[in-house]
Amino acid sequence: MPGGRHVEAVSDVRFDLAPGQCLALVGESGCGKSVLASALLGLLPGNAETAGSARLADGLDLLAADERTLARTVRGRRIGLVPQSPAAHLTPVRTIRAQLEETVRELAGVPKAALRAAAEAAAERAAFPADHLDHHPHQLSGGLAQRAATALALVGDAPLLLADEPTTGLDRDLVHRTVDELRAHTRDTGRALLLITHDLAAAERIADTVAVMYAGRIVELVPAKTFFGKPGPRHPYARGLLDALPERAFTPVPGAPPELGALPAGCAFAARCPLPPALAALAAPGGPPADRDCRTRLPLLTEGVACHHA
Ligand SMILES: Nc1ncnc2c1ncn2[C@@H]1O[C@H](COP(=O)(O)OP(=O)(O)OP(=O)(O)O)[C@@H](O)[C@H]1O
Ligand code: NI
Repeated sequence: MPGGRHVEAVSDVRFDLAPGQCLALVGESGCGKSVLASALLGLLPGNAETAGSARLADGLDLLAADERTLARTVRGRRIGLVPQSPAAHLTPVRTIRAQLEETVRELAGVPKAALRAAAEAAAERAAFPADHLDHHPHQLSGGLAQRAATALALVGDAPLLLADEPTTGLDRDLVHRTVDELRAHTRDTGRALLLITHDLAAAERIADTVAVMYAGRIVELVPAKTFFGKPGPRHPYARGLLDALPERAFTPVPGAPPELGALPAGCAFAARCPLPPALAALAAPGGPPADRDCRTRLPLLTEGVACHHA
């Protein structure tokens, strides 16, 4: 960062994603979801550092791969990306049809005579209306640009699809249609889907596993059935996210996440957590405060949850 400042945007993340499975990565704005996706695709800014490994099934370590490998064999081919800001990823001076035809030709090797039909089929898969194919990106609404980006991401039939907020700007029906399409694209064909989303309803619809991120760390990694059903998640932040849903308590998690450059010593969620006050009341007289660990020790993900008191 400018001024030599160093920020750990994502730390200690570890998960597996099997063929046919969907992992939903959820968490508030700024918690590191997109940075994680960018790291997997080698799309972080040049001054960013990564450590560790991220292996595809064929053994390729994405964090160790060089730019040439990533550009020629990974992006679009082994990993499809639905980017968070589709407008920024579409080429402004070319129509959606031209971009789809080019991508179909490059990634699917479709011959010239079949390009038009293949591009139209690709658009249809993402519910992109055929009568808008000859538009330029700036002529599209946010929702249509989103669908164009999704159509482009599906073309390469990559074994892993990374979808970063693929339903932003879509109305409820289209959210369902889009996530169902992404799901069908993966489950029915043995592909894997990493879905980054704020939309817990979308996650509930299609995820097998939910990873909850807070301040750059996964604080809970749990089967979706457990997360959305009984007994529900164990991390107080994960429970807070669910309670914020309109169909549940509709109570937002109070406060805001800490600055990544100024994380507290212990649990990053402690300042917003409903547990410490409750624990304080239970502390033995004269003994250490019951929330001492929360304030001094970083909770690591153990058996699916990173909380000293879950
Ligand atoms: N290029 C960058 N330089 C410095 N900091 C960055 C950069 N990109 C992201 N960050 C920081 O990394 C953190 C994580 O950002 P990220 O975009 O991954 O969040 P997110 O979870 O995807 O949020 P949203 O839901 O809003 O998309 C943020 O606090 C952001 O300030
Ligand atoms: Ni993001």
